[in-house]
Amino acid sequence: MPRQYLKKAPLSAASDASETHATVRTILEEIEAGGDAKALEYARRFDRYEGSVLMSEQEIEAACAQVPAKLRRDIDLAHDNVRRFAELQKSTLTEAEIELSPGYVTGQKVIPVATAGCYVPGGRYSHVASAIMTVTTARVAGCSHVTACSPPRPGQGIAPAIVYAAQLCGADRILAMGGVQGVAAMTFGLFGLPPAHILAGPGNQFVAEAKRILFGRVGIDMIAGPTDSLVLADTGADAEVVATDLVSQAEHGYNSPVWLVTDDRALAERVIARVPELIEDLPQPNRDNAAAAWRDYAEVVLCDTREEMAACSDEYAPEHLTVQAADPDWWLGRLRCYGSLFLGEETTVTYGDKASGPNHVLPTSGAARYTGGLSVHKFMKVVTWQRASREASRAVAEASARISRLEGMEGHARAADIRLAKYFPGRNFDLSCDE
Ligand SMILES: NC(=O)C1=CN([C@@H]2O[C@H](COP(=O)(O)OP(=O)(O)OC[C@H]3O[C@@H](n4cnc5c(N)ncnc54)[C@H](O)[C@@H]3O)[C@@H](O)[C@H]2O)C=CC1
Ligand SMILES: O=C(O)[C@@H](O)CS(=O)(=O)O
Ligand SMILES: [Zn+2]
Repeated sequence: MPRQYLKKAPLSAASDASETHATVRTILEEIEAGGDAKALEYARRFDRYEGSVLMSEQEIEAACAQVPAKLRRDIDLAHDNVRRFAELQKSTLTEAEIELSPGYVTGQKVIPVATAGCYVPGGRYSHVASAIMTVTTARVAGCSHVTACSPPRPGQGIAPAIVYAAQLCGADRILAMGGVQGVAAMTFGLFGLPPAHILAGPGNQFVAEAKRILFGRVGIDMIAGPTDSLVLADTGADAEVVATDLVSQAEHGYNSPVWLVTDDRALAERVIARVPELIEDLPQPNRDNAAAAWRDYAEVVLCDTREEMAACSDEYAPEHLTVQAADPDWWLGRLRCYGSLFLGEETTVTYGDKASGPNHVLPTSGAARYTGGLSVHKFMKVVTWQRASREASRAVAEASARISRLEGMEGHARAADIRLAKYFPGRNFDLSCDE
């Protein structure tokens, strides 16, 4: 039986891409030309915010004081888990050297990116966990300056819990500015900030597009736009848990796809019936977000075998991938494209999103085909070096001179020739590329 769509989505991540691109490009160009004043104008227009943008120490302290002690403890726990996971990842990236031939030594060195700009989304929800994920990771990597930037609420500024998380995790500066103007401020070094050498963090389609356009003049972690999630479920899965998990991620926004891939028609039908009821039970604006996401972006696919389910999942290349099926080790070995994998009913995307440790800033819209999520490695440059004795350089010089001539690059060849002549006076070398 071929793959069957029990629910097919009318829209996909690409649906409004060209309109978003044009809007974002114009805003970036205007802010680059107009500087701080233009960025402030956009903050007024999009976020109806007139307050100060670069938070002072007193403003940060006052915001932190508003965060209840219980919530601080939860943020502390999440920070501790994310930090320790980031430290583990850092330990896997080591400096190394190898003597490729006697006297010719080559190596790799790891250097943190100097300045990081961390975007913390805050339009619809207060993404406290995103502040933890980005700022902590940049700090563990060893960046020397970290800016956290997040949208202010009219008349209030950044949500206090985001400010608490950003300062706990080690942000040097906190900028109350959202969307494209926030990304532009960190990249162009507005408001006295050092220009970011890398931008990290998730955001809506405007934020993701700004990072994509700016990539090149500044590094980016990845395209981490509207959240998407896929659940792989077999006959043994609990339909109520599957439906709840799908709704949990559809609430992100009207354009957050959720997908179910299963080999059990009855399970799929129970989930399709239950999801709208669970959505109806959500508070606003979550209900409208999830209802639109389910209507326009969600898909339910029926497959014959678990191999076909895995192949289907790899084609979606979801940001979050949950397996509620027998034999988790088989899935761990087989699956190839995902941002983060949640094996078994006992874990769930919510844990990874908020507190369990592995980073929640993850590739969306199929980017998991070519990259994983945010890690210390995104904030670190793996650079190489080499050093040689005169004797050791001889074989490489001869080969390089001949390869250069073969390529027609006489200038390159002569940089090798001059060394051979200097280090081995009176010796003859055949440095032509002819037979
Ligand atoms: N991929 C990942 O790892 C994660 C992704 N997310 C995603 O982050 C996003 C958060 O989105 P939001 O709540 O909107 O917060 P946001 O902070 O990303 O965006 C809010 C900003 O969007 C700008 N904006 C709004 N309407 C605009 C318009 N018409 N033109 C230009 N700019 C406009 C405003 O300046 C505002 O400050 C969601 O899509 C969510 O799924 C959240 C967490 C993790
Ligand atoms: O896309 C994501 O990673 C989000 O789901 C994370 S959070 O729910 O916004 O914390
Ligand atoms: Zn989430």
